[in-house]
Amino acid sequence: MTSSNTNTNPNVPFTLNKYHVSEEYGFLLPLPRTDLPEYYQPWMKIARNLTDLIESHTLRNEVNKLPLLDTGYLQGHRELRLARMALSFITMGYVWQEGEHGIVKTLPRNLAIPYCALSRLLDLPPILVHADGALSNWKKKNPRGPMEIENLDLIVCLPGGDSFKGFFLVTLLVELAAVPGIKAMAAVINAVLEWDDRSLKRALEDLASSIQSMTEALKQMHAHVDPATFYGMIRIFLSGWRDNSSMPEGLVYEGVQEDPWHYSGGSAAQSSVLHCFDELLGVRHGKDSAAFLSRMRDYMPSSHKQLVLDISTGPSLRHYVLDAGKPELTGAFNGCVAQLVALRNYHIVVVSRFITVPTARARERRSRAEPSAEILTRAPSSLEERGTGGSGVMSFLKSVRDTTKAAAIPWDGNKTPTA
Ligand code: HEM
Repeated sequence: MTSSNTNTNPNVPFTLNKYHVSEEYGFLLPLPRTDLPEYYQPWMKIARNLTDLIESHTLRNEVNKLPLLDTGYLQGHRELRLARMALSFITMGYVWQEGEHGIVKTLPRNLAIPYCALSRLLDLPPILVHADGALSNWKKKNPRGPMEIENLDLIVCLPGGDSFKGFFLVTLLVELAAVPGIKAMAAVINAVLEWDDRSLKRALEDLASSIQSMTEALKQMHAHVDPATFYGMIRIFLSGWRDNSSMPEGLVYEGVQEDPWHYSGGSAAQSSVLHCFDELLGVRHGKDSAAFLSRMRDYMPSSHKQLVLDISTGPSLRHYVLDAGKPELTGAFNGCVAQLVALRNYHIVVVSRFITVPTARARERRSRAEPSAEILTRAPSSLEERGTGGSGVMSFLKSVRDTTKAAAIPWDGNKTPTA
């Protein structure tokens, strides 16, 4: 393929703007609002005090006393996102206030009605999603300071103290590390559309380097999150009412619908980043994993989900690289695949430390019937084998890692690569 200077393709340039993806913040909501107008203070007052209200077992009482507020006075996307995020967090606290044995079956109308109205407006399901907890729940301590963990804070928290903050802020840093990769992805698509091999190689190298930075950012989880606190305290508040044996009947949203609804809990599997990179590189996951990941797309903001879909139906990078038969393009393509495998391998290490090892410890303690107040044994047993998104954890993650490996283009160094 040769470089073309005259662009006659109507799809060029491919841009991220129409998908509400920012050049600076990627999928993060840029500079989220941190407060709502006076009328909505009853929501914000509860949202700001969730940890105390849950620990004193008074959150449900406070929510039951809430006035039924009209969502019609909220203005603009950022205000809607903050209002929805506050109600998402309040909902998780309300459902899980008493742990897995004291759950409620109904979300009261004064919470359920505005929450479902906002969720419909934003085209998101009425449960806490990655786009609430990680993408729109952040502020800078010093507005002129850097996007570094020391200068970042959450707007709304649940129990778990510094570990809760650490969990969402490190997740945010992983999203931020993906920003150059998201831009490189657009450059890759444009280079393929324009048959510009030199730009394509450079963009693929940028993408690989961004995925590597995501792995580096993920490593910070160990410094900022305590595994026992994550396992025994935080995880339950992120879990949902689908594929969860603690809530087999789902949740009734009073005043919205009489039958219960079933929704998966919050998970970074709902982040659009790896969905985009997988589609770009032509990673094809096995049937069950693909079905789970495809369901997770319904928990993304609709414009981000649209981006994933448009990449999946766009020109095939993989075929382009195969047809070109150039070692430098195949090498750059395989470099991206290798970094994606490394990221998924490291994620498995993290999951092992934060879920598998604490699960084994908690089981051991329970089997010895130790009268221990240790945080681990407070963990919900229904989540032992499952992620908060509801997946069977390790087999899923390993299958996804292995199908990523299989996306590399075989290359013996002499002849044309084989499909
Ligand atoms: C303590 C930290 C973490 C734990 C314990 C954890 C756990 C899990 C679990 C259990 C799953 C399976 C899906 C589910 O049921 O939820 C999952 C999937 C996933 N997680 Fe994490 N996760 C952590 C941090 C992160 C971070 C920071 C990211 C990146 C933003 C991330 C990205 C993903 C992705 C993309 C998937 C879908 C599988 C894949 O595409 O490889 N995770 N995670």
